[in-house]
Amino acid sequence: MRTTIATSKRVVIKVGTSSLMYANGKINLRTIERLVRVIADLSNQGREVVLVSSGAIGVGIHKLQLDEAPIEMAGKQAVAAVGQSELMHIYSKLFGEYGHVVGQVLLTRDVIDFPDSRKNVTNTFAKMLEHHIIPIVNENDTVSVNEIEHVTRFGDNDQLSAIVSEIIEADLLIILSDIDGLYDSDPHKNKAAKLIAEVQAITPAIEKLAGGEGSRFGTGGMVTKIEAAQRVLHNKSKMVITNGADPYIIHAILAGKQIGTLFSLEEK
Ligand SMILES: Nc1ncnc2c1ncn2[C@@H]1O[C@H](COP(=O)(O)OP(=O)(O)O)[C@@H](O)[C@H]1O
Ligand SMILES: N[C@@H](CCC(=O)OP(=O)(O)O)C(=O)O
Repeated sequence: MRTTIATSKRVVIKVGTSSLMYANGKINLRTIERLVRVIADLSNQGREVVLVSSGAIGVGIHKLQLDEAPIEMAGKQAVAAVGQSELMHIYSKLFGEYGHVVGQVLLTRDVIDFPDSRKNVTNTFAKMLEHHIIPIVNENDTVSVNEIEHVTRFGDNDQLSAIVSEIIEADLLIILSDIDGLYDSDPHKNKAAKLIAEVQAITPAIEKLAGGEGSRFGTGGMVTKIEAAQRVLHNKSKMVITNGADPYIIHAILAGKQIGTLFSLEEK
């Protein structure tokens, strides 16, 4: 039983493209609907929830009936612009069915590099949460250009979700992936891989487990999730990586059940 997890008041939930889209490129409405229902209920319980959602490019590819993402950066950004508004339309409609209002927050790396930007973002989140508005966050793909990657780009939404957790001082970050958690090797390459229940420090050995990139739609694999965990642990907060196939798993996690991989400085 993970008792401290159950008391988490402020929770960031990150959902990856692989959870939002089927492998055939179509939108996974079943997962999105269940995710929205869970978050609406957590909010009704009195928790403060921020959703970091990828999927702009995936949904944009679907909307524009493309076979895959364009290779050139501007093409990707145009697809993301189409997909982002479509994604927000879906979220707004579904959250609206449960009487919840959402707001779109698109961020660039400025939020951590420039104190004024950080202050503005902090204030915006605070006000939204105060008014029970559910912030839905993604990277601002229009502004975050590849050529100046090192200046503006987060690189991935795993890292972005850890930064959002830092900014709002979240008690818990839940990363929903296409896999049950961190394994001792990539389960797609090694059938005997074993799930690691708890990690208390990001050692070189843990970094080594993460392997290369992930699924067709995902971008960072476990590497970016481990980087996110590093930031979360540095901030003395907690993070769980779990499978997003059925978002109802979030209720079980917040009930303190031992699910996925927990990153926490505390022993048990
Ligand atoms: N040690 C590991 N444990 C678990 N998954 C791993 C590991 N190493 C590599 N991976 C890969 O990372 C993938 C998850 O990352 P990714 O595809 O980017 O998903 P998401 O869209 O959720 O961000 C898994 O499907 C798996 O193939
Ligand atoms: N801003 C991009 C996010 C890309 C990204 O990090 O994707 P993922 O690895 O699925 O979380 C999009 O919305 O498509």
